[in-house]
Amino acid sequence: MNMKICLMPGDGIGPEIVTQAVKVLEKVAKKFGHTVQTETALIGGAAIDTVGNPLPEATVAACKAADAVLLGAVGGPKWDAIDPAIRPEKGLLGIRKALGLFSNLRPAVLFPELAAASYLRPDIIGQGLDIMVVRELTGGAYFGEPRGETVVNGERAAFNTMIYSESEIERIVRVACEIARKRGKKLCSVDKANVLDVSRLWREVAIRTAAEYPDVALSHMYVDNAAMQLIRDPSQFDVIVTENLFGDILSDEASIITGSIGMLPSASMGSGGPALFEPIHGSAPDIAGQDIANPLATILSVSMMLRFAFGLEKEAAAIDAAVKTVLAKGYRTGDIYVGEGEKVGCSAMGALVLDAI
Ligand SMILES: NC(=O)c1ccc[n+]([C@@H]2O[C@H](COP(=O)([O-])OP(=O)(O)OC[C@H]3O[C@@H](n4cnc5c(N)ncnc54)[C@H](O)[C@@H]3O)[C@@H](O)[C@H]2O)c1
Ligand SMILES: CC(C)[C@H](C(=O)O)[C@@H](O)C(=O)O
Ligand SMILES: [Mg+2]
Repeated sequence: MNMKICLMPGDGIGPEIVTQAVKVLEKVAKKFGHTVQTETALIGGAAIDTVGNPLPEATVAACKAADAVLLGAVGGPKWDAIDPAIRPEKGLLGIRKALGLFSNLRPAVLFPELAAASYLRPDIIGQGLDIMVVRELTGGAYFGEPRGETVVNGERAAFNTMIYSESEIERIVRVACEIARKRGKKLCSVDKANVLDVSRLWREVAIRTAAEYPDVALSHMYVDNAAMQLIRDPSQFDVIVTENLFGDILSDEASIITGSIGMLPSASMGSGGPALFEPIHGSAPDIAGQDIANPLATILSVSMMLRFAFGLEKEAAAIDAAVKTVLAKGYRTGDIYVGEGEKVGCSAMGALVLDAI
């Protein structure tokens, strides 16, 4: 198979981690007799600096022409004071919208080898952790209109609109039900239906949609309780489905149970068309340019790409196994190093995974 991949390294640690992930992709492809064709496109701060726009038309075109997209991360303090209309993050939100990527899968899996790096007590993570967070990605407060600034009683006020239509809720709940069906058959829909109208509709549509999946046990949880339960007893969760902003927050929270946000990959998909794969973390400006970032979330995003965009299960499993091997040998980037094994940098970690394939 020939795989046409659009690479968007972006900002901060983005180029460092994408470089490692691409090497891994190329090695796996070669080993299994595939070819990879890559094209690199500008996004985020890097695009602002070059062409004055976080999402150039050429980038959208390159993504649409590819079979799949691999993104590093966008943003950083350099662009924090910029006109909000052209912030780096607008580039990421824009490409998600342009490709119709409403479904964001964020698996939070604790590698048993990393149990000591988890921030939870051993008795709590005893059974390990394997949660799939299904985050709605193109709706809610991120995109809702109206939004903006106004003046209320003589002072500045700002507002956003958290809005979901029935069809938007239904399609993401359907994705989550299909995933739950292939896993532990438990789906927890997270909302704030005790306060928000949008959450009450979310819950109603979730119940109606999940009724078509009698083999999937649907439960509901308020988001504040969910944030607490994730830490108190994460093993109660199988698949979580939630709206855009809640999913953003809960997935960062879930990541730390696995040791580090540097471990969590993600897949963003729509209905056909190229999907986008990226770590859930950001551009980590505090460690950028030092070759110390953890590239594993991006490498595992390549594994998700092979599995979900190309149906290449063996190839994806080869990456997962290589990561496991490297962790079992005790190699750790700084974020998952807890005093045992050998601390390595970003490119060294990439090379170790490469060797294990
Ligand atoms: N998908 C994305 O592109 C994305 C996601 C989140 C944040 N951002 C942007 O990134 C910038 C920084 O945001 P932030 O600091 O809130 O979040 P962040 O995820 O970039 O960093 C949070 C903390 O986690 C650490 N970290 C993150 N990834 C790591 C890795 N691979 N290895 C080791 N440590 C890692 C960082 O060093 C930092 O201490 C902002 O501009 C933000 O908007 C982008
Ligand atoms: C950078 C930002 C727009 C983005 C989001 O909020 O979706 C990030 O936090 C993420 O999790 O991918
Ligand atoms: Mg986030």
